[in-house]
Amino acid sequence: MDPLTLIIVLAVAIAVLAGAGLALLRGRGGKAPQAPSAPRPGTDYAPGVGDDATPPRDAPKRSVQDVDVLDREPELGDELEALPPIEHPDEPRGRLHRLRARLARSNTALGHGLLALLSRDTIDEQTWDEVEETLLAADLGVGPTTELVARLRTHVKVDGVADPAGLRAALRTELVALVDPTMDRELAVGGGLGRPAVVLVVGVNGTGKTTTVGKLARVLVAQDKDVVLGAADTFRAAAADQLETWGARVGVPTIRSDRDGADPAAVAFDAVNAGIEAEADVVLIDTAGRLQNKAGLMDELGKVKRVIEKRSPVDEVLLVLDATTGQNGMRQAKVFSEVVNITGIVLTKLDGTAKGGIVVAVQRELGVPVKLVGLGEGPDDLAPFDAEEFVDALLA
Ligand SMILES: Nc1nc2c(ncn2[C@@H]2O[C@H](COP(=O)(O)OP(=O)(O)OP(=O)(O)O)[C@@H](O)[C@H]2O)c(=O)[nH]1
Repeated sequence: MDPLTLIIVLAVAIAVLAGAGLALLRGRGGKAPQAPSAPRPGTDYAPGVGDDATPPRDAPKRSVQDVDVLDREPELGDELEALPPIEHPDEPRGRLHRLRARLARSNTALGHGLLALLSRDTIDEQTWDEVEETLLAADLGVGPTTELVARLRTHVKVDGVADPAGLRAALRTELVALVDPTMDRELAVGGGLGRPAVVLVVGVNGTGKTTTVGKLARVLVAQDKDVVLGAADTFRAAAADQLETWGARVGVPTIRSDRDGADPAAVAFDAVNAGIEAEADVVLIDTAGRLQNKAGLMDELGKVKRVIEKRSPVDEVLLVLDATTGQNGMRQAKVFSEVVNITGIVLTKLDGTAKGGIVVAVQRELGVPVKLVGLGEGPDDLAPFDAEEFVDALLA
């Protein structure tokens, strides 16, 4: 074989072998090496809140993955069939009445204590001092305590009320007046806005914020409202999972980020967008609100609110306060109220404290009504607040 023929034969053999090798590699599922390219949102993965971190943040956008849940009916054979059945919570009206035993139990010192003192044969200075101590111990606050004692003294001394039934009635009247039945405690989630109502839930971690958002979603579902949840507490990784679980139980979608530490404002913005597109009634947004310092809090919450407001006004800002934290809770409340315009208070864990007087103290301090109270860890242990029901429970 001459050298030229040899070269041609070798070249053909190498080409045949290379082709066979490539075919074998493909046949095993292997891939020919390719130049790496960045995954494309919307093509390689569903666009999520993380994609929103770059401007323009106010461009209309929708988180396909989440909104889809609202738009389509599950089809036959769909995996959704495997999910547990959706719960239908009870109408929240009258819940405070149902839960009054818990309130009464934890506040025996306040209700029964006061009634016992006022039922003494003679009500002397020593007794009034004890009345005052009981009220202060229940976190009523100095101002309201002084007012209440003065009014009760008037009932006894000036009006001559002396019998237990009369004193009980006087105490009830004065306590109701302090709690203030004239305050508007309606949540701003009514219809007729032509867009979803937006509710921002703020408060220090551990106060029961995420739980409250979950429970509130149930309250709204029980009132036949379509709800979207926004998991803008991106600080604690498990908070979004926790919220999603609450939502799933009542068939409510949760907009969240798949990235820990994502921009909470972006998540809140996506949630509001999703609510608008789905024509939902209410968007409930859980926030982290870490209280490291006031400037940091202002930055975080201020930004969340500003970004939401590019799409929709914020109708309600609910501050969640843990009733067991007493004066510390009051200080937190003050800082939050300086940072955002609080429109309502949710007092949680009232079932576990003898400090029911905090209702009056916090309303006075912030000039904002208590709209909801948490009275247990159960899913339906969040009750719309009512001044008379509350006082009746304390005196039960
Ligand atoms: N007894 C009682 N426990 C409550 C109530 N509300 C919330 N809790 C409990 O308080 C704990 C904290 O609740 P979370 O909702 O996780 O608190 P959070 O403020 O969201 O905390 P982060 O997610 O860390 O921001 C949980 O164990 C709740 O079950 C209530 O009204 N009564």
